[in-house]
Amino acid sequence: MILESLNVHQFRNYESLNIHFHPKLNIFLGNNAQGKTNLLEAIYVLALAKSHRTSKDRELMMFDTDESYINGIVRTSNQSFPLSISISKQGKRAKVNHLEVAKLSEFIGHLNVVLFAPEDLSIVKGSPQVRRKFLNVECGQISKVYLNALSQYQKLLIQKNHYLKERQVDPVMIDVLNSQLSEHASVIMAKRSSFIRMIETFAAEIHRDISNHKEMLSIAYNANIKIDDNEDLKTTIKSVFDDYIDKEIERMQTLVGPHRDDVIFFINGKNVGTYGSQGQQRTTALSVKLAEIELIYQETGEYPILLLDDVLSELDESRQTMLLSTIKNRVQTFVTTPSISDISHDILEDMETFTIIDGTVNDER
Ligand SMILES: Nc1ncnc2c1ncn2[C@@H]1O[C@H](COP(=O)(O)OP(=O)(O)OP(=O)(O)O)[C@@H](O)[C@H]1O
Repeated sequence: MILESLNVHQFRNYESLNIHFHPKLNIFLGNNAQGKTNLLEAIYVLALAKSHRTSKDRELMMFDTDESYINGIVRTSNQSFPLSISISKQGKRAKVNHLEVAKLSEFIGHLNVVLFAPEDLSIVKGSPQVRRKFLNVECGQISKVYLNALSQYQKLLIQKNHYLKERQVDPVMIDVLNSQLSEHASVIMAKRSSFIRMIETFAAEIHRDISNHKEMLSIAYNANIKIDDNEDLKTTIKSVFDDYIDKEIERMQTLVGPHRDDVIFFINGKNVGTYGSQGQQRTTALSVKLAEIELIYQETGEYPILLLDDVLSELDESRQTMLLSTIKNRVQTFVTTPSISDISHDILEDMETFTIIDGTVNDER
């Protein structure tokens, strides 16, 4: 799929912007703090109805304004349609093909993105939270069922944690909440498990190529509640929740569940986070990102768009070349960079450069 154009109003430091994109490569070039990442963020919000940098929507609205919107035209292999999202103090409203959606989860999935930012290089070494965010964003883009289960689970979890903090906690009430939580947890965990199996297949192949067949990458789902393929997931989860009721009442918080899941990466059987070199950790992150592109293609029949936020300079020439061979002519790509010299010359063929200065864009076509 391709994002043909973007129209932004009062978003971050953009008062107003109308821009047409190149179908292959778009470079957002500019000095620090001019608005390169803001532009990438606008595309991300149009895809996922939320920012990758903040959970506070009011930060997205231009200073001293109270409404912001982002419109875009998306072209897939068989259709072209507008997407729009507006952000105000009252919340977010989104439209697909001019029709307002009742829930934002219905909006997600019309423009698929893979974002690769410097923080992603820490997917292996960073906190489990980073990996859970990765699971949620990726599973959510390919499965509405996952998105719904996640949103219900998170709401119930807040409710349960609130309740656990009250002075008089009734275990019967906790049991009711646990039954509902286990229902959604079973969906989340089943989807995460199959997603990791699929992404592992693609990432292992990519990693093998990058490492000249020297390294075998494997990825394990380190579920907080151990699951067995032969058991009924919901029943297993519920019985683990039951086992923890007393402890949770004592500690006043939910101690088990998919909100504590993790993912572990291995190279040749050794944990990359613990034993891997920095280079191996970077290659693993790159392999996983490239695998996401292939996985979205397999699941949706369309390649996602790729957002590279200041990450090319972090990759050496051979990793940039690997990235290039995966995306070439297939994946519309948006790159932010302070300097074109950071980018391998092989990549800079068929493209358009947009120079960003203080929230304005100069198209150098
Ligand atoms: N809500 C907002 N309203 C207006 N301006 C904003 C808002 N949020 C951020 N900015 C401004 O946007 C600018 C930062 O933009 P951005 O993060 O896109 O920088 P960048 O061009 O990617 O720079 P770098 O190369 O340093 O990452 C800052 O000047 C900041 O003050």
